[in-house]
Amino acid sequence: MSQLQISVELPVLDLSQPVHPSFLSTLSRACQEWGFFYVTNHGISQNMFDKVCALSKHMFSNPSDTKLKLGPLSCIKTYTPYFIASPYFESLRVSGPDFFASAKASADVLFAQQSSEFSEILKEYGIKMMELSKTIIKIILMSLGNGYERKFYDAEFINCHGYLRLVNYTPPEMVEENHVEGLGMHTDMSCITVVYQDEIGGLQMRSKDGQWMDICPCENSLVVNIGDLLQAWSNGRLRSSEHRVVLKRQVNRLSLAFFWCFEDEKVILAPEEVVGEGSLRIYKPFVCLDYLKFRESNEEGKFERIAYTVKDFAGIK
Ligand SMILES: O=C(O)CCC(=O)C(=O)O
Ligand SMILES: [Fe+2]
Repeated sequence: MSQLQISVELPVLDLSQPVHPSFLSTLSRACQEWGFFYVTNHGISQNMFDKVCALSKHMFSNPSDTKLKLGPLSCIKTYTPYFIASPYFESLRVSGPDFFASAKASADVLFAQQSSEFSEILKEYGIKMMELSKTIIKIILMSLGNGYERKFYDAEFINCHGYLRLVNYTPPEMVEENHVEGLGMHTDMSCITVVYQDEIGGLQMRSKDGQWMDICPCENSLVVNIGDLLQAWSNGRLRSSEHRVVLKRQVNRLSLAFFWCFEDEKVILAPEEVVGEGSLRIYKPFVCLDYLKFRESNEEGKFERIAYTVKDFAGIK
């Protein structure tokens, strides 16, 4: 991992302010160049993040054999154990729209003592993230064209759904030269992903020419990144961010990644106006679920390798 580190200032979308046209052009440039930006004054309190993190820590502290009851070989399949995405990564998925039911299905298996706190808090967090994702996508649409949020939100994004991944990274005993990949370079299979990372940091994004940049945990701000589905829907005007997580110190790291996605059966095809007159279409239309299956059928494509993306699946050569 010897790539040069560079530093770039990402825009901060402040939801307490009206969106200014000059901000929209900054946002659109960042989404095209990096596929990343921050959002602040998003209405979710630090207390809420602290609660979700404390519950996550407690949940991950269960013994492996208990967690594996939710693993890939179980019928629930909400838990991804170590050595699937990476030797240092484990995660639990909580799916909408009924975040309570999804969290409870996992909690019932994990916790001997029944308490609804885990499921209640994750439900509250999931609902807030759904609302926030809708607000963000409307602003991204505004950045693509005047009035596009009115023109396209209801027509294209109304059936989007979300799921949350609670992620725990446990670094190896020795962290040499402060660089161990906790999660290899990948793009997300979402429209957008809204990420809370704890104070440890370690999220990095890759520039178009292959340089890595730290996405620092920024107080009161969440990280938003563009996923493959929005890259295809926008005919490449929004870039699906290439990112990874590096573990720099010998401390556990927690993150909460919320994936907001098109419904499985949606046919993804960039509208004519979004493609723009005189521009060529660069993706064939495809069914969302077919792409997810394509990524999942390539074991390595799931998390690790940039080799399998929406370009490989639907790109017009
Ligand atoms: O842990 C993080 O900060 C990001 C996780 C991530 O990129 C993912 O789960 O897709
Ligand atoms: Fe990701």
